[in-house]
Amino acid sequence: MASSRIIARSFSRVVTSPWNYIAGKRCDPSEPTHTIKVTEPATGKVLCEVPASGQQEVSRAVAAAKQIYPKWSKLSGRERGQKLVEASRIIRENLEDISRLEVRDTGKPIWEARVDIASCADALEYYGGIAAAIVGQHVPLSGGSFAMVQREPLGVIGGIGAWNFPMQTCIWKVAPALACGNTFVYKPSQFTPITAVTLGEILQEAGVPDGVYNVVQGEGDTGVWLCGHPDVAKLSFTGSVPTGVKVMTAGAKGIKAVTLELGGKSPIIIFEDADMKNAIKATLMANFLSQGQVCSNGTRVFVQRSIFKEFVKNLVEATKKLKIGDPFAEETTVGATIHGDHAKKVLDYISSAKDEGATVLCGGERIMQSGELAGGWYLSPAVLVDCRDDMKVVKEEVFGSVASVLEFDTEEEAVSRANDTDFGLAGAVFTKDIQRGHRVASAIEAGSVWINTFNLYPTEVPFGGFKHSGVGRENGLTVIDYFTQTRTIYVEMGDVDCGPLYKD
Ligand SMILES: NC(=O)C1=CN([C@@H]2O[C@H](COP(=O)(O)OP(=O)(O)OC[C@H]3O[C@@H](n4cnc5c(N)ncnc54)[C@H](O)[C@@H]3O)[C@@H](O)[C@H]2O)C=CC1
Repeated sequence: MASSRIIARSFSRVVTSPWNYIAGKRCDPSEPTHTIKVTEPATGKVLCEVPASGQQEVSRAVAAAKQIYPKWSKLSGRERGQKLVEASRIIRENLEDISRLEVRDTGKPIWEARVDIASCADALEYYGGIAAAIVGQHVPLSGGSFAMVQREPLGVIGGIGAWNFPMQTCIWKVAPALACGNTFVYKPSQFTPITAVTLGEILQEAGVPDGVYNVVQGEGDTGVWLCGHPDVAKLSFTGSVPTGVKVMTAGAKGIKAVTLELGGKSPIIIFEDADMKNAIKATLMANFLSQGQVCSNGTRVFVQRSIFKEFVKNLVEATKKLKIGDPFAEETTVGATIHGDHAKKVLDYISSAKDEGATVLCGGERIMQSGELAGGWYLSPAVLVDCRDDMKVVKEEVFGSVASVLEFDTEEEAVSRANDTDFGLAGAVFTKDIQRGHRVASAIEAGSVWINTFNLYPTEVPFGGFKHSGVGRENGLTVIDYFTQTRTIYVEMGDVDCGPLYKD
C-alpha cells in the first residue's frame, strides 16, 4: 500500500519574514532594537532585513518556553522521541528544499548543504530513538537500603550559534535538549537567520507543542539578554573563543551550566608511510570544506620531510582542480565566503604570511569579480609553504581556505609541535603503522582525533574541545549528562544509624 504520509506542508521554502519564532508562530519583536541587513554570500545582495530582538522579546520567548516546560518535561521519553523522529522524517523528505535555504544563507555549495541537512535528520532520529532510554539508576546499598537516582531535565535552555553550519549547529543542541525534556530558546547568528525558523515550523508539524522551541534573532546584545535571563537554566554556545569567554562569564554570574563549542587550529600529521591519495583527499576536506570556515579544520598540515615535496606537488594539483563558483551549481566544489569583511580578514592573513616569509603556491585571491555573482566574495583556496610555527597564519584561527604545510622529521617532534597551541578541538594522523597511528592519536591534545581520515562527525560520537576549544561535549550519549541533572533519593530500609549521637 502506498504511504499516505504527506510531505511537510507548512514550513516556508522561501526566504520570508517574520523572523522570530515564539510559541509556535513566526513573529516580529514588539520593540526591535534595530534592523539587520543580511547579505546573501553568493551575490553580496541583501537577502533579508531582520529586526533584532531586545530584552522584552527575549523575555517573551523565555516565558513561552517556561510555560510549556511542565507539560513537555512530563511526557515520557518515548512520546518526546516519536516527535523528534517525525521531525527527522520531514527533514529527509524535504532535504532538497531545506538545503537550498541553507545555501542562500551560507554560500556553501549545494552538495555540502545536502550533507549538513542529512546530518540534522540523523541527529533528530538518533536522539528521538534514545529518548525512551534516558533514565535514572537504582543503587543497592548496605542492609537492603537503596538509592534512586532520578534523571531530570534542566529547564529552559538558551542556545546561541555560529554561521558556518546554521541548522546543524542548532539541531546538535536542540535534538538532545528536547529529548531530555528541556525546552529551548535559540539565537542564530545574525548572518544566517533562515533555517532556525524553518526548524520551528518543522517541529510544529511533527507534533512538538508550541513554545517548546523558540527563536529570537539578533546580534551580540540579543545573546547577552538571553545569557543573562534568570529563567534560562543552561547556555549552549557555538562560536569564537572571545565570545565564549563572555558567555561563560554570563553563565558564572547566574551559576548556569555552560557548554562551549569554540574555535580550533587543528593539526594533521602525515607520516612517510601514509597512503598519499587518502592524505591528499583528507587535506582538501580538512581545509577547503565550507570555504575553510569549519571549526575543526586541520589547517596546520605537518608532513614528514621525505615525502614533503611529493605531497605538496599533489596537494597543489588537487587544489587547482577545485571548482569555485555558484553555490547552486552541481559542479561547484567551493562556494562564497560568508561576507566581505570576513573575506578581507582571510586575505589579510595571507598577506601577513607572505610578509613573514611564507610562499603561496596557489590561490589566496578574490576571483569572479564580474558577472552576476560579482558581489560575492569568492576566494581561491590557498596552499602555503615555507611556514614556521610562530607565524600568525600558523598560530591563529583563519577560518578561511588557507592550508599551511609544514615539514617535520620525527614523530616526537610532530606531536610536540601539533600540541603547541591553546586550541584543542581536533587532529589527525596519517600512517599505515597501526601502533604509531594509535600512539600519536592518543598523544594529540584534542577532543576528536581521526586516524587516516578527517572531519567526520557521526551523531553517535561525542564532539568538543580540549583547552580553549571548549567545555563540554555535543553528540553521542555523553551529551545527555549536559542536558540533565540528577536527584538522588536515599531510601533507608532499617533504623537510623547515627553512631554515638543517640543513646536509649
Ligand atoms: N566547536 C564548534 O563546534 C564550532 C565552533 N565554531 C567557531 O565559531 C567561530 C565563528 O563563528 P562566529 O559566528 O563568527 O562567532 P562569534 O563568536 O562572533 O558569534 C557566535 C554567536 O555569538 C553571538 N554573540 C556575540 N556576542 C555575544 C555575547 N556577548 N553574548 C552572547 N552571544 C554573543 C553572535 O551573535 C553569534 O550568534 C569560529 O571561531 C569557529 O571556530 C563554529 C562552528 C562550530
